[in-house]
Amino acid sequence: MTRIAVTGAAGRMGGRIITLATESDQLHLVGAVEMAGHPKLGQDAGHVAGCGELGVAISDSLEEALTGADLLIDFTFPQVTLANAAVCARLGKGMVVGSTGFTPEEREQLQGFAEQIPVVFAPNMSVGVNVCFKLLKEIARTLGDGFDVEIVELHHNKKKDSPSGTAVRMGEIVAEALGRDYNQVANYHREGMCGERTTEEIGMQTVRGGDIVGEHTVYFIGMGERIELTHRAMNRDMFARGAIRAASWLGGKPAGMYDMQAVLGLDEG
Ligand SMILES: NC(=O)C1=CN([C@@H]2O[C@H](COP(=O)(O)OP(=O)(O)OC[C@H]3O[C@@H](n4cnc5c(N)ncnc54)[C@H](O)[C@@H]3O)[C@@H](O)[C@H]2O)C=CC1
Ligand SMILES: O=C(O)C1=N[C@H](C(=O)O)C[C@H](O)C1
Repeated sequence: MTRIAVTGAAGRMGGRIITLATESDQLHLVGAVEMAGHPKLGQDAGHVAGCGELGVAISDSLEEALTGADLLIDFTFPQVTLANAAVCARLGKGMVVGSTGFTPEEREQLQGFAEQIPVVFAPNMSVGVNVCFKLLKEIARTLGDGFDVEIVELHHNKKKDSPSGTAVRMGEIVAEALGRDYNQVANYHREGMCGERTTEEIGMQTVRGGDIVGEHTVYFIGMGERIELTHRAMNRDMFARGAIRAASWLGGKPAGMYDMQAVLGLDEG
């Protein structure tokens, strides 16, 4: 049994992780954290998540919530995650990190903490998206340079980071498979007389609105034909189940940075 604490306990993802963890026979919730001043502080995490009383009050103290926990599941925001990683590293607790929107410098900081503790870090914990990651590598390698690559993602109007962490990872995978530097070829903006499309660039388009959970399409556009690889999330449960699977998998692993490909065994072969 892996004992977990959850940060962002009153958030969209925190609530689903807490609810679905109660259905897991491998995880046990012992701590729940929200930001200082949050109106749900002191309330039962299960009540807030809508799954009934769990006997775990939401606290603003991560140290307190980690007492008796083996690891932390963190779906918050990069700066919060990094502050939490410092606490986890000091206390020797592992982490499952789903937060997105990290700058390259922030990613490096997280990598530094992963030298001290085991961390699963993935912008998308669904099985489907991770299979898409694997397929994308294969498609890009097989097609080579003759197809223009464009990525379009759609999310709800509360999302703070753009493009999504998943879209960025998709771009990175395709760029790497084609021998390109993602940071050089990603094109986030076209406006006015910006000229013809280059063959190298990977266009990234973002749509925000309503309650869209998350949709990603990668277009490989050739002459007279195109391939579209689309993943649509219907709700947040498969992200939460992925986080739960990652937490169960992480127990006993040595310090290091792991991704969902490793958790799901998709990095083999
Ligand atoms: N990796 C994946 O599979 C997925 C990742 N995400 C990412 O997870 C993150 C959270 O997404 P949502 O749950 O939709 O956002 P949200 O805004 O609903 O939840 C974030 C929660 O973190 C809390 N928070 C802020 N500061 C805190 C602190 N210092 N300590 C504890 N809690 C704090 C907020 O009060 C809020 O309740 C985003 O970065 C999003 O992109 C979302 C879905 C899937
Ligand atoms: O903020 C969200 O909601 C989501 N964020 C992740 C991302 O940025 O890729 C994953 C998912 O698409 C939902």
